[in-house]
Amino acid sequence: MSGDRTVLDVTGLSVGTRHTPLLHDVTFSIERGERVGLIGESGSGKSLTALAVMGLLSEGLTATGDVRLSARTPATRNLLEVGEREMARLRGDGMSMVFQEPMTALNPTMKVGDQVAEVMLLHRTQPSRAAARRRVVELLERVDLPDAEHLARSYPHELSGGQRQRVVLAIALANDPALLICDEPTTALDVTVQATVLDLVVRGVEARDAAMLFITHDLGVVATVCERVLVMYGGRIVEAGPVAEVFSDPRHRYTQGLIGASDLVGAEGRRGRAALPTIPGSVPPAGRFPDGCVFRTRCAHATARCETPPPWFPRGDHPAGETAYGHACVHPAGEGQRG
Ligand SMILES: Nc1ncnc2c1ncn2[C@@H]1O[C@H](COP(=O)(O)OP(=O)(O)OP(=O)(O)O)[C@@H](O)[C@H]1O
Repeated sequence: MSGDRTVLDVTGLSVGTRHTPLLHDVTFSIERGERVGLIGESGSGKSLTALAVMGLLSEGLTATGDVRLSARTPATRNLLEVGEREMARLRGDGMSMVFQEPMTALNPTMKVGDQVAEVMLLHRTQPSRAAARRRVVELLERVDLPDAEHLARSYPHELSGGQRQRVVLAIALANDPALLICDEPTTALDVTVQATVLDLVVRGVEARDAAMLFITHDLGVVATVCERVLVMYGGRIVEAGPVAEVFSDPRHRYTQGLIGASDLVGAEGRRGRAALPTIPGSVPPAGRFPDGCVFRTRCAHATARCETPPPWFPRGDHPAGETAYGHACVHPAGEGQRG
């Protein structure tokens, strides 16, 4: 593994059918507590990368290379060579995944509480069925589901899309995975609940100091949620780096096009080739933020925390309307910028 804090180490991952190569020499790693975005146009290979890591590639696809997960398995083992039984143990325990469409991840004939309990009993992270049931309610409450005890006895079709995705998230986080992979987890949701679910995802991984790989088409979401971004094109990672750097100064022509075509708005209010996105409010140039600021959520939508001590951001909750992304914070009035 490349470092002590490394959770996922992918080296030279290639995937293809017998006749067609689809992923080429994909290499990246993610550390504990780190949130990495994976962006690229449709068909660029984002989902295949995630599925290869999870050992969920469909039949007919083969993977070569080296994939190591430091957590709960000897880091010396290449997951591409591990048998299905061990991969099944690792899934939901060492690593888990949240897909775009919650209904496909849930069993329609089983009460949601039983589905959350099952993943814990399967992985023996709770000693008994009664203990698992108690933990279910706690987990559902943590993803802000109202009346969790009652809701645990509901079937998936009785819940809204946003509620279902929260249940899926509760399942994904039930065994405190070291790695959470999210593949467009909010795309199928109503815009009004997207930000809330996004915030729950971030809080869930933060609370566990887990590593996260976040696949999305939405560059604004990457800027909000991730510190680092990988850009895929034609089955290759063509650019990688800190979000603020890649978005403000994209090197690869494909990244430049992607950002140019996005809704990101730069420091000077220009569309595309953004310094940093605005959601809403003005954005100071990259780098004009206090060192060590770990403000990561939009407080317009959710309670946000900035662990940077004063001078200008008070510890604790920010007033509604302030916007932040990545390591950047800005007040809508443009106040608080520090050179
Ligand atoms: N089972 C498969 N057999 C053959 N080709 C496949 C298979 N699964 C994916 N592909 C191809 O691999 C390429 C990458 O697909 P992938 O699903 O990873 O793209 P993506 O970047 O996740 O796209 P999207 O954003 O639309 O989900 C595409 O050209 C796709 O058609």
